[in-house]
Amino acid sequence: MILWPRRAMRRQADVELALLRQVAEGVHGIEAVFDRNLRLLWISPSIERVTGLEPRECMEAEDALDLLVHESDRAYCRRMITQMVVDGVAQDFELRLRRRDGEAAWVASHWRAVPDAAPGLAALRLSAEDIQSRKETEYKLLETVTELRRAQALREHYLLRSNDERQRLAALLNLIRLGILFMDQERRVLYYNRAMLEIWGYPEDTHLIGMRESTLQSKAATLLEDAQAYFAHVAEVLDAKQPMSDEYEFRFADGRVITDRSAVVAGAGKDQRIGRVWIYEDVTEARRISAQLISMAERDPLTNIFNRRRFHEELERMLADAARRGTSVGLLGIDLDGFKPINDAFGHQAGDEVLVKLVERVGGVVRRNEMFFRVGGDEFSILVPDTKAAALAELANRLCESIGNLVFEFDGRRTGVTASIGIALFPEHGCDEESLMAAADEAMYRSKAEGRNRWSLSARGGGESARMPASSSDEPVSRED
Ligand SMILES: Nc1nc2c(ncn2[C@@H]2O[C@H](COP(=O)(O)OP(=O)(O)OP(=O)(O)O)[C@@H](O)[C@H]2O)c(=O)[nH]1
Repeated sequence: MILWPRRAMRRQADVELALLRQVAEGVHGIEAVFDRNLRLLWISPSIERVTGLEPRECMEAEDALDLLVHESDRAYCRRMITQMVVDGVAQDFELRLRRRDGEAAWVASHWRAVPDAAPGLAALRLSAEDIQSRKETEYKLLETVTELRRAQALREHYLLRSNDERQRLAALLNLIRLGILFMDQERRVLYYNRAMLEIWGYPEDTHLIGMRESTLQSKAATLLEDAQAYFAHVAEVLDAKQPMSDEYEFRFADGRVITDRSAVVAGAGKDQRIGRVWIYEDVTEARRISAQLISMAERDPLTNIFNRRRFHEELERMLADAARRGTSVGLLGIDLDGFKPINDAFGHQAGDEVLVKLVERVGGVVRRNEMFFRVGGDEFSILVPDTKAAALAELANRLCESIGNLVFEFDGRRTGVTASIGIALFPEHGCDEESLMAAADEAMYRSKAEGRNRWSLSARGGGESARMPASSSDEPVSRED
């Protein structure tokens, strides 16, 4: 009577134990029990699914933790378990188990103390679930985030660099003397440099960004010498749609001379245009210097009339023109009589004065289409297009008269000069530069030989000469009226 219930109870307990074992061995997650020395007492078969290790070899291992936990997390895992043994507080943490192939398998581990009937800690229980796929997703996410961060950092780096580049470019563009203006496709101001403001006469703090071309033009209208012509030029450039415009010169009302050029700004895409750039250059000084150089090259510095060099150019041009049109060219070669004695008697400066005054006087005698040159010390020439011998003789008469009538006073003594003139006509007396000049020279020497203060027509066409009346060529230095 007494034994039966005990046997029955034992059978009942065996059944329950078998059931519990079945449940424990069938759990999906990993279950394990360690004694307080971390010796593995039992581990569920699910360990094989996660790590490839059989429960038996785990339990036979001298140090199950060494076998089961991946070396990266081993020290950490031991630290956490020791902490739990010390304070009895459960620990939940993620760790990597070591698979048979050496790879890591992530699990979420939960460590609990299992109290024994006796006081104190009897065993440690580990429950762990496989979180490998979650970890992989997390890794991928992390990788994506890292990639994004790297891309962001790169973008910021390039942005910084492009800002630096822009600053450098702006500094450079502000230093150069060319005015630069960028317009966008909608014809609004996109960028301009300091020189552009200076050239267009805007104050330094003027704000033009975003301004329409029409507003810009209305601002400029009063500054330009011929605003309508300039705007017509701009319209022509824009209409022509040429990639690059030719240089255009225009003037401001204050006398400055400016040139502009314009080019289409191409975008990154094929055939894409993102606007237009205008370049302005103040060429006032350059134009002044080149005019000065031209003047120096072709004018006589004492009298400021054209020199021998320009004489040859004009003679060549007039002869070519006359030959083409079948017209004539008259050449007057003028040599002063008695000029040297003035130099000798009153000095070189007095001679200079005579030359300057004489040029002034002759300048009033020649007509607009007649060109007057100083071709030597006291030698001059006049070129007359489309003329006749009679007209040239009449001009020579006027010249002899006006030169002969000039009176100078140096050191209280009156003096003057006369002129000997030789006349030659193209094509009668010479059909090219050389022969025409030789003909005029020959006629001029004849005037000298025949008594000076006269003109002679080239003998190559028959010859003719005339002496001027009432002249003092016999007494060149001192003239007492
Ligand atoms: N003051 C001055 N004298 C000059 C200049 N160029 C040349 N001469 C002088 O002009 C003179 C020209 O000489 P000539 O043609 O023999 O002088 P001329 O007395 O007119 O002689 P004829 O032609 O024979 O009448 C020389 O004494 C030169 O030194 C100049 O720019 N200024």
